Amino acid sequence: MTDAAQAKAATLMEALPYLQRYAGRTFVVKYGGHAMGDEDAATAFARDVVLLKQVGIDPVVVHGGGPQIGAMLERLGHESEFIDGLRVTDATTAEIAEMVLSGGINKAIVARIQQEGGKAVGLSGKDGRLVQARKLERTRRDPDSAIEQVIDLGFVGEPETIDTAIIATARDAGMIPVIAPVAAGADGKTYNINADTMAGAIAGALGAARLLLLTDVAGVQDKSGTLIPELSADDIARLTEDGTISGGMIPKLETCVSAVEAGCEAAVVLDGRVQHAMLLEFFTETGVGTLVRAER
Ligand SMILES: Nc1ncnc2c1ncn2[C@@H]1O[C@H](COP(=O)(O)OP(=O)(O)O)[C@@H](O)[C@H]1O
Ligand SMILES: CC(=O)N[C@@H](CCC(=O)OP(=O)(O)O)C(=O)O
Repeated sequence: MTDAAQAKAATLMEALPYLQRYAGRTFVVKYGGHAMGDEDAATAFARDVVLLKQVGIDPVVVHGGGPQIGAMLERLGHESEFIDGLRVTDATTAEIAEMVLSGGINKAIVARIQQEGGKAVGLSGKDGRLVQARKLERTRRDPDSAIEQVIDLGFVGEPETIDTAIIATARDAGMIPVIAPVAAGADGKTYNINADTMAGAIAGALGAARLLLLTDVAGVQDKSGTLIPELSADDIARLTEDGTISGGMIPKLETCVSAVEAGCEAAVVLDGRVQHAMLLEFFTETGVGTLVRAER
């Protein structure tokens, strides 16, 4: 046997304990707009997801598409603004976000997974009442007066109730659910939900083994740019307060904390631009990225 063949066999054997540990468990993977990158990266992502399903793990994909929504808004001449990593969403923006997320990106991911040999089903929070949204109430402390101010983000929602029955149905039919972060409220209106928030809520409700947040950085970095391998909820609060964690990383880490509090075993922020980052996370002892675990 050649050395290359031996190395392949050794790699497969190394994966065995992890395959045994995770068989039948659910992994929620948040695939961010920035992580979608180029064709090769998107194909590698789809292949990883198909491989996980093939070896008996249940991947659930929740995708974003912030940059793509931004590009469409710009083409249509509709301005948008972010506050603490969340897009202020008027009725027109909500309509465009749904079009881009549910109509465009969702179907592209489903198609790619199927091209790589998997079976996928595209959903949003609206399908099978997977998620019912409520308007997100956000406050911010005024640095001068220290008074909490209410910020109106318009049709930005957060999951209020989650019914995972449709995910179980898809799983039992051998399908990989691909979920867009859009949901209806009790008022029947469409709400735009940050994709990290959506993924975290679903991971918590499913009691997932892992929530993986794929993004465009290696993980959470300290002020000198060094990767932080593990963070507690207290660390996250402190680093947000001192500005180390900012922008889109704020909802990402809030999500990690709420997911593990709700029953997900651990959440990881990792670099989706690195090919097969997901497999490296699952099938190696140390993993990659920044881990947030439930407090013991
Ligand atoms: N401490 C930090 N470590 C790493 N990235 C950070 C940090 N604070 C803020 N960020 C920013 O958060 C971004 C990831 O969030 P976001 O752009 O919303 O990604 P995505 O579109 O993948 O959800 C990074 O590209 C980086 O600019
Ligand atoms: C409320 C809010 O901010 N919604 C996001 C939804 C998409 C998203 O979260 O995409 P990424 O994961 O690629 O950033 C938005 O409108 O951009």
